[in-house]
Amino acid sequence: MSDATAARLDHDDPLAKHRDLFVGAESSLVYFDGNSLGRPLRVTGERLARFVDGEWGGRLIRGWDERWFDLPLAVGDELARIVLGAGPGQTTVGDSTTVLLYKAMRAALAARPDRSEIVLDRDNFPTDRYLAQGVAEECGVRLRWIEVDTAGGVTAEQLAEAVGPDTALVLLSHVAYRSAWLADMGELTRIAHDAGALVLWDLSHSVGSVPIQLDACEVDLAVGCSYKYLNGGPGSPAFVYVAARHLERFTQPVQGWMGAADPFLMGPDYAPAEGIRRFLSGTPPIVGMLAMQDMLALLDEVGMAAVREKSVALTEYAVQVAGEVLAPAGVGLASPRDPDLRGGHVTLNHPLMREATAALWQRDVIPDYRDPHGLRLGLSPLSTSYDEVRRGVEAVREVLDGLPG
Ligand SMILES: Cc1ncc(COP(=O)(O)O)c(C=O)c1O
Ligand SMILES: Nc1c(O)cccc1C(=O)C[C@H](N)C(=O)O
Repeated sequence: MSDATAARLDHDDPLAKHRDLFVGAESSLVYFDGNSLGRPLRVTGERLARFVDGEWGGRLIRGWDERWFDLPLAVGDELARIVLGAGPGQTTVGDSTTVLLYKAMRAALAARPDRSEIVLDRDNFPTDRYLAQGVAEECGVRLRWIEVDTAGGVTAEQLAEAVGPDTALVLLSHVAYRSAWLADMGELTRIAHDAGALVLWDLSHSVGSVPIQLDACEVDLAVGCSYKYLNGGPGSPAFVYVAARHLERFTQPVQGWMGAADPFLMGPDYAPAEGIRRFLSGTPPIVGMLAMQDMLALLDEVGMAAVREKSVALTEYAVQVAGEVLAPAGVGLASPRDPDLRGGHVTLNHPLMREATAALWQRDVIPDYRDPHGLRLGLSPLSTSYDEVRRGVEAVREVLDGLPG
């Protein structure tokens, strides 16, 4: 595949104009890690400065009454409308993904007291698995593990076989962090529901890259991070979605004052707030919510269908160039070949990928490495170019050729 192909693809790309909106996208550095930490938008610097001078510096403590108290829910509603396919009043922002996953798992188990099992897969992200292990111990329930291929993900058949009358909760990732396997959210949710279980989806690797329909899929609970394809910055807060039909009954275990019915009453006993606010615990991280608002505005303008179209085109191109340039050097594809089964990244396997990743970082080509032998190319639909993909894949070949091996 020649440079001319990448140049033509970039030239014909209707979304190419948005690359200039991101800090550093014009540099020669090849960035394949937007699925760990997305680039900042230029306007975010201005927004942060405006916030310090105006809202924080100017309004001081009055900011809470005027805007900040409701901001987690307001940003949650924007997230819901723009990227989650969900109606208002079901999503809030705050905490880390890990903490919200914990709260959501505990909420689900408390809602199914007559059941004693959590179903999850061996290849789910570590924090999800570790939390499930801790929650299982805490609540006296069992874990039922689904074995999956590290290059694949959970299928409908596997889930149907795993769930049963004891299943309280099914915990799944929408896009697998390693393989990029894109789970069939509607089908898997239906299978869990047919067994009487609740479903909790980890959306960290899909939100902002893959269209999501939480309401239409009748999802019960979902959690995701905002620093990958939502470009919220390092440590930006996560979000949680709880379907409206559950909100009256579901409770979570971190009973802080900000999720209480009347925080400023400061009464003797905890009573949960109405609606999704009850999933808050302590003071929400207002500064951390600023950057993601810029990305949400951009995603709203572009539309998730167009974002997905570009994402598929980028991953298809990466698979194609890798097939031409890297397959002859013994590199295999460790992501689904069918783009309908693949999220926004592509994983490539070779026994020397750990060493290759270190050498690539030295050359300003930034993918990441995940065991076993996987080089992940995270392709952010609005900030990655086809030329970047081509240059990056060619650099992988040069580095592999130079390694003793
Ligand atoms: C699927 C998934 N869940 C959770 C996390 C992380 O959780 P936290 O934001 O709490 O570090 C990540 C990435 O770090 C992830 O890929
Ligand atoms: N959250 C991260 C962090 O704080 C440091 C380094 C990487 C991350 C990540 O997001 C890793 C990512 N979730 C993954 O899929 O591997």
